[in-house]
Amino acid sequence: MSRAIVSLNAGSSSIKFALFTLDADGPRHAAAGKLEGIGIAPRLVARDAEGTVLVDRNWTNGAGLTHEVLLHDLFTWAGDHLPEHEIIAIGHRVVHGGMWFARPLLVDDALLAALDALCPLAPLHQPHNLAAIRAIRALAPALPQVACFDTAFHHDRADTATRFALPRALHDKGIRRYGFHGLSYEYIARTLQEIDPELAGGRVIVAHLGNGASLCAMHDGKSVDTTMGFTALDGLMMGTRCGAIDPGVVLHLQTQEGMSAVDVEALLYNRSGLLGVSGVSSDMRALHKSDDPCAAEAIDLFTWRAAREAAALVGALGGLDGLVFTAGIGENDPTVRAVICERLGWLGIAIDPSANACDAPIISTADSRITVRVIPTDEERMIAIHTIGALPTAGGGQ
Ligand SMILES: Nc1ncnc2c1ncn2[C@@H]1O[C@H](COP(=O)(O)OP(=O)(O)O)[C@@H](O)[C@H]1O
Ligand SMILES: CC(=O)OP(=O)(O)O
Ligand SMILES: [Mg+2]
Repeated sequence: MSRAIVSLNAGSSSIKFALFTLDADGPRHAAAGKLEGIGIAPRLVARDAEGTVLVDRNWTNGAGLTHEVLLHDLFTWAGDHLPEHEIIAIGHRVVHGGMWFARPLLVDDALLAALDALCPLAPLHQPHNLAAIRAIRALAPALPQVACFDTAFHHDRADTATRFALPRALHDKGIRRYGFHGLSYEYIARTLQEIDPELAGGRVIVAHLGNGASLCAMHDGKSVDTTMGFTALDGLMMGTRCGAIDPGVVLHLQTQEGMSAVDVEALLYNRSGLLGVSGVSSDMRALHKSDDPCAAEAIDLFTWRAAREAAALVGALGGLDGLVFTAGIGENDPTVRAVICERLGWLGIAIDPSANACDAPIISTADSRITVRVIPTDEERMIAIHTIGALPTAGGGQ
C-alpha cells in the first residue's frame, strides 16, 4: 500500500483532481481527472499516469447533484478502484488568501471562518474551494487538509505593486492588489529554474492564458507585478470576465442603467470577456471554429489586451528577457501566441512559425532578442508539494 496525496482544484462547474504517491524525490503522479459539467450534466473522467482511462462516467438525471454529492461519489470510486493507495492528506487550491495567508496551512475551524469572509472577493472560486473542504471534512473528519493559496506567490511584492491610489485607510483594511494564479506561476518559476536557469534569473513575463487569464512579471523567479488585483476580475480579458475596466462604467451601470450590485457582479464575472464580445462562446476553440465576425473581434481584443498589459509589465520590470506561455490557451493555441508576439515584435520578439505550430518548448527564433517558451503548467503538483510540506511531520512522515 503506498501513501498518497490528493490535490483538488474545485471550480464553479468542475473539480480537477490528481493523485500523487510519496516518493523520496517528490510527489509521483499516479492518476488525475476531472469531474465537469456540475449542475448540468456531470461527467467524471480519470486517467492513470500512462494516460489509460480509469473511469468515464456520466450520471443520469445529474443536473441537481451538488459538489458535495459528487465528491462523495468520487471518493467512493477512489476507495473501490485505487485500493493500493492510502490517502494521507488532501491539498486544495484556495483562490483567495487575503492579507494574512501567504503560506500553505492545515485547515481548522478558525481558518475556514477567516476564508469564508473572503468569498465576496472571489465569488467564482472561493465558495467552491471551501465547499470541497467542508464536504471532505464531513466524509473523513480526521484526514488532514491543506489550503494552498493562489495569492501567496504575489504576497511579498513591493508596496507600490499592491497599492491602489485610494486613501491609505482602505489599503490598511485590505483593499489592495493581491494577484492570482500563484500556484501556476510558482510551478512555472520552478520549472524554468530547472530547464533554463539563466533565463529564470532574468526578467520574465509569464502569460497564464486559460479560462481565467493573467500575466505575471517575474524577476529572478519572484513576482514583481501581476495583472489581477483585488479580485480575479482585473487585468486581461478572459472567458467570461471583462478584465480591467474604467470603474466609471460600474458606477454608470448602477446609477444610470438601474443595475443592482448583484446584476453588475453577474455581468462582469459571467457574461463579459470572450463570451460577451463574441456573443458566441467563452471557449477559445469554439471562437476559432465560428465564422461570426464578432468571434474574430473577440479574439482580436483578447490578443490586443494581452499585448498591451504585457507591455505595461515590461515597464514594471525595466526590460524583458523572456516570455512564457501557459494554461489552456497559452499551451495549445499557436494563433493567439503568434498574434500576441507579433504585437510585441517591437521588443525584439521573433517567432519561429513551425516551432510555434507544434507547441514546441521554445517558439522564438535563434536570433530573437527575447526567448519565448511554452511550458505546460501543473497547479496540482504544486498543491501536492505544498501539502506534503505543511503536514505536521513535514515530508509526509517519510
Ligand atoms: N487546443 C486548443 N486551442 C485553443 N484553445 C484551447 C485549446 N485547448 C484548450 N483551449 C482553451 O483553453 C481555455 C481553458 O483553459 P484552462 O487552463 O483549462 O482553464 P481553467 O483551468 O481556468 O478552466 C478555453 O478557452 C479553451 O478553449
Ligand atoms: C483565479 C482564476 O482566475 O482562476 P481560474 O483561471 O481557474 O478561473
Ligand atoms: Mg485554471
